[in-house]
Amino acid sequence: MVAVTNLVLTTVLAGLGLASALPPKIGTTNIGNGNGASLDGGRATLKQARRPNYRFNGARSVYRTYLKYGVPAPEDLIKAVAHTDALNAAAVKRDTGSAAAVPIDPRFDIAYVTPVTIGTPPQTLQLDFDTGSSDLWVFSSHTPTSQIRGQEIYTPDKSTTSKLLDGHTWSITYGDGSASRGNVYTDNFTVGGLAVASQAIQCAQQVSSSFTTEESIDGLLGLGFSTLNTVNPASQLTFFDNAKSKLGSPVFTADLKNKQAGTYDFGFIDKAKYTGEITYVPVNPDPGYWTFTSSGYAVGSGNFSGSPITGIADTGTSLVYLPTAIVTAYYRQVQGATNSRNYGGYVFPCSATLPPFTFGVGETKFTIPASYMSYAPVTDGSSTCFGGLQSSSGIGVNIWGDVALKAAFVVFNGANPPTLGWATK
Ligand SMILES: O=C(c1ccc(-c2ccco2)nc1O)N(Cc1ccccn1)C1CC1
Repeated sequence: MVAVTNLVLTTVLAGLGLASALPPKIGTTNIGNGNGASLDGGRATLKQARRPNYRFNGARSVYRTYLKYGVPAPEDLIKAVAHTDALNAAAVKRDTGSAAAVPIDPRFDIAYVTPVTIGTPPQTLQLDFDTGSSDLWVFSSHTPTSQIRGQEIYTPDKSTTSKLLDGHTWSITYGDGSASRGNVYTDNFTVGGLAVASQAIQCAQQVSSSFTTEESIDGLLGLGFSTLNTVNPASQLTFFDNAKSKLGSPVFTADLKNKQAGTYDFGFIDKAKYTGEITYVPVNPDPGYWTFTSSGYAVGSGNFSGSPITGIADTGTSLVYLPTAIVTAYYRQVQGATNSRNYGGYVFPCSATLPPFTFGVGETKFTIPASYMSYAPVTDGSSTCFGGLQSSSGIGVNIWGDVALKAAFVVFNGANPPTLGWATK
């Protein structure tokens, strides 16, 4: 009986495409092939398991019936099976992208830029990928030449696939006081081999001086939630939101590095880029930042304080901005540190010895090395240095900027609900 059952089971499973090699002996209580099947006293109960990415192919189902009864399948049925398989293969989501995040100044990690292409033929620009905002804007042929100083520009009129988004405008002001505004086109857009057709490209008609003087940044690519996008009258989707439907997994990862190029990956998590396990924590997507709660901090080798810190993971902000109590506790350990009104934050002698700074995500601890905590001389050649940790009291939100992100491998998981994954590296 058991032998026949085995044969019946295999045929049924094979017919449903769920066949998994049944073990040689099934007299035990648990068939043990992990699909939740159970067996007792000659009866079998099989839990149906969905096959990920399985795509029904009617022609193949008919084809199997011909096989089952030993009837040769007609030529056009065999062609239909191949045709439907090809369509299914194309539909399976598996696009990915991977691109370098290059520091704009090899001496300091002020910001990172990543090459992108826009239009047909492709125009290459270097954009600052910013998880703290959600506008994709570029220096363009619409930007006054007086406001351009060496930046690459996007010229929609030179692209055969550009389309003006008639009547749409945008305007954004960033926390450091910088700002830009302009009109909007859609065009083909790629990042590291990942392509999006008709991506909203916000063309600058006005940029503030800090953008003009930053000649290595040709624009920003917002990777915050699309709710933050400033295009009027209809807000636009970010590149990530547009690309999600093509990605095997709705994620992008940031592997930023100290004074060297890192990478942004889209659609996959590269195990070679981190050590240990990834700790995932909840994200609050309102009002549009990657907001999460850190489980606490420690200064140098001091005690870990388990007080939660809610803040945002922001690749577009250079420094870490935390509550004043934490910042003063840190600089109390730095000889000669002061909170300078002149320089707008905590400064110290560049020769000072700095403690590392540790922050928690769940049970995992991330230590920002002392070398990351000295950001840069306050002015070129000065012996006074600006701290990588500053107070968030004037901002209204705690910000885990590049100084912190460089100490981790970070997964921005755009599933529903979204989460953030953190791993050491
Ligand atoms: O720069 C921004 C920022 C980004 C986007 C927008 C915005 C306005 C409308 C849509 O997006 N507003 C910001 O202000 N920071 C970082 C920050 C703030 C203050 C000081 C330094 N860094 C936002 C993430 C917190």
